[in-house]
Amino acid sequence: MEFVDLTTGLVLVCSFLLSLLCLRTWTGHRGRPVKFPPSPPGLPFLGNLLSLTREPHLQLTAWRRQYGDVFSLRMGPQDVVVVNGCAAIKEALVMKGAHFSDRPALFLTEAASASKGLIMAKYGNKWKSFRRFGLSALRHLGVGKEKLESIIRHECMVLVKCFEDKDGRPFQVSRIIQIAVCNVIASIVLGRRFEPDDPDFKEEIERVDRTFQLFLDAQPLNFYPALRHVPGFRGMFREWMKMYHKSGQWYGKFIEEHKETFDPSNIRDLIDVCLLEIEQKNGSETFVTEVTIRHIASEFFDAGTETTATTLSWALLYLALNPAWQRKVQEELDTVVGSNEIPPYSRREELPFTEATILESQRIRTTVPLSVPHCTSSPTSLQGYDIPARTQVWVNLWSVHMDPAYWSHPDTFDPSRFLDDNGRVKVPEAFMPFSTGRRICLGEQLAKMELFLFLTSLLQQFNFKLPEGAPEPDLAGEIGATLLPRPYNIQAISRKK
Ligand code: HEM
Repeated sequence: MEFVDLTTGLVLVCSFLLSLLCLRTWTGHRGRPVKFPPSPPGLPFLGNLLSLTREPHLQLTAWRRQYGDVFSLRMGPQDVVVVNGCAAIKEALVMKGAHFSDRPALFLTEAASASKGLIMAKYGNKWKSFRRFGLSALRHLGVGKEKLESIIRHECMVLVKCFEDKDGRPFQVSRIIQIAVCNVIASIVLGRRFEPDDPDFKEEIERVDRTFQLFLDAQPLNFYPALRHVPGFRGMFREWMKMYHKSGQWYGKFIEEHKETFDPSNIRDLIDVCLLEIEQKNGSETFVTEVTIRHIASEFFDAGTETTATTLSWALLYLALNPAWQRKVQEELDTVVGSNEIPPYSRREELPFTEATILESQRIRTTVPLSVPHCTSSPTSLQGYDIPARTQVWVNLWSVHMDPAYWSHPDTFDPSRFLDDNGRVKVPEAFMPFSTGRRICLGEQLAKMELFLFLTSLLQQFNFKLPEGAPEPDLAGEIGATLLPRPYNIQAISRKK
């Protein structure tokens, strides 16, 4: 009798929960306009949530072939609209930028107060001022000028020395490059650089790595926050929050040090630019507070290191796999600038093979394949479909760079596709590694400068090759918020010997 009661009880509880979920899903669907983008079939309650765990950029691009440039997904209780291909992305982010430039309030980023920063800021006046401030701070600190170039050059020389020390032996490049790129950002943000074995610096680099990985792995929490109580997700959520607090402490320490030595007539770095803003505005009419400084500082580290370092790691891998093209770039460098000094960024137009190599590396392995999530700020339409306000929107940049309508044999590494008949660099409209529209990457200029200087300095000094008998490297990569190459070994053989 007791057993029957228990079973009945369980059935009743399950039926109740099921009805609740059905009701929730049904009310979710009910809010959709009639002309809502089509969606692939999904599981009851979960929708398409489980279909996107491993290689979301490939799955979404495959669905594009089936459902068209604009389709939707049911992610548990929420709809997400996915925008693919050059035309639809331009329509959304450029032509209808006023409707598609907001950010969704994701559970994970909200928990880490990320909407107080710039990347996840709601689209509106505060974001506009924030962005203007970020751009002017970067200009002030020398982006596009000799001042910053000399900081990057210094890191290039340290990196070259690091590669020299390997003496032609195979080694993994990713972490070494990451340290160099991270030190550029450290100079900009904190006014100092770090030795690679500094334990706090190592911890910060690891935090950036994990943040990018967790952003994808813990994504179901954004749709079902209650999962944070379920083993597995609970660990991820705790780790996410722990990292957030740790990075707050790390930047907090630097802000305190800066306050003690602050001199408005000698602005050393981004933290000083922020302190100056607070002092000049005397607390009124500015959104910059000590809390925002922490967010800006950590966002520059997050957005500015993994992305640039990843692009460089892919570039070296593809060059090692394409020795004939590598030689071409080196001959160009030898002829135009020689090997004694790193070419100034202002001479990049004289180096079309080098430029084309950077562009092709950014195309063939899009660093941020699904960009940063957007969201509609008002009811709108796209490619004939109606989309309600506050719908999360994913921008599939991978689908643009792998689109055979724009790129012949998109899987082939061929930098010459970026050269016109006169050998000059041409950039087709379907090239958008930094996204496009109002939320286009704030660090684009800085990243371009770094990519150029790091790559030229390395190719001037070394021939890159994969070790004899090494297994074919995996070119699929590993996806988090960025698409990383899986760890690979490379040999940097000095060209001077
Ligand atoms: C190769 C290197 C880089 C790539 C591929 C890249 C790519 C991107 C992409 C795809 C976005 C999202 C744009 C959108 O939402 O539509 C973005 C946003 C952003 N990036 Fe980058 N990025 C790079 C380097 C940097 C650097 C060096 C910095 C700063 C120091 C930076 C700072 C930012 C910021 C602050 C945003 C948010 C802009 C906003 O929401 O208004 N990025 N980036």
